[in-house]
Amino acid sequence: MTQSTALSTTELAVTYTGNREVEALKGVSVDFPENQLTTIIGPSGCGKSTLLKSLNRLHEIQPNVEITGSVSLQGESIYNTDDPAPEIRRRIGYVPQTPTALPLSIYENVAYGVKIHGDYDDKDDLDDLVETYLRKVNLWDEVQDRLEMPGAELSTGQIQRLCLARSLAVEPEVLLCDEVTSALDPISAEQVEETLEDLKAEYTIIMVTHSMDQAKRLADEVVFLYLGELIEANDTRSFFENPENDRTREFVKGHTAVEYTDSNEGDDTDTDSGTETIPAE
Ligand SMILES: Nc1ncnc2c1ncn2[C@@H]1O[C@H](COP(=O)(O)OP(=O)(O)OP(=O)(O)O)[C@@H](O)[C@H]1O
Repeated sequence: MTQSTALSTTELAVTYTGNREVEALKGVSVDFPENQLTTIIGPSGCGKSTLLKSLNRLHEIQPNVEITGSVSLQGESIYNTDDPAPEIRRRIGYVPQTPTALPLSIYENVAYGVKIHGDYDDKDDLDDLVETYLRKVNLWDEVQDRLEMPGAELSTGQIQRLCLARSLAVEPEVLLCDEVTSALDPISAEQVEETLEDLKAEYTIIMVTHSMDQAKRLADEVVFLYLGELIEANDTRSFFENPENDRTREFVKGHTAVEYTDSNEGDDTDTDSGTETIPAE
């Protein structure tokens, strides 16, 4: 069966043009399959975050960045379009590394983007949406009796799940996650991983991680970057068990702590997880 593509890049190149010019991405062409979880991995500084931010035009909020090539969502360019950037970012949500609650109640944190976009009928409808998305991220049982409490008073792991709920509530087609477990304690990281595991059948998720073990546990597909270039993109089993590229083989060999398993049962969750969140627009 051919897997359909949700998001793709063609010859995507990103250069930072500040004091020191850095070619962070050099002509990356890659397809991200629909309703799969793809991890982007590679050594520090190889361009993982740059690639992720290019996928929903986040670079536009910072100066001195040049982008060439294209990024397409469902076959249509997200750069060469009349759609405003906030609408693109609604369709392609972004969950950053450090979990940050908005200075609002738990309820309002989830309702925030929905209210801005006006995608609800009345208060009952909004209540239902808030419950639906808190349930989706496995947080409802923990917060249902204190929805008016400030979101910032939750634990870091709960805030990360709250951030996921806020991103999902505006019904994105793709969710970009930048090391969303790296700032969390092991138990919270495991809970967020479980949530991502539940979500990945329903959403296209693209996740940067530093953890090979997390990639093995969670990913359907792996994209490996090295010095701004795409070295290999493959399904997770092939990537770890039968890499096509020598550089991938070397990289994987350096991270062989956990064998890849189909079920991924019984693996310990990494402690190298962390995270932040940008308000839905
Ligand atoms: N705003 C910026 N201005 C100048 N150079 C930048 C900027 N952001 C990133 N870079 C450079 O671009 C390259 C890629 O950075 P990027 O953050 O995308 O890598 P990464 O793989 O995500 O790194 P890490 O794993 O350490 O988070 C690095 O050389 C980095 O120093």
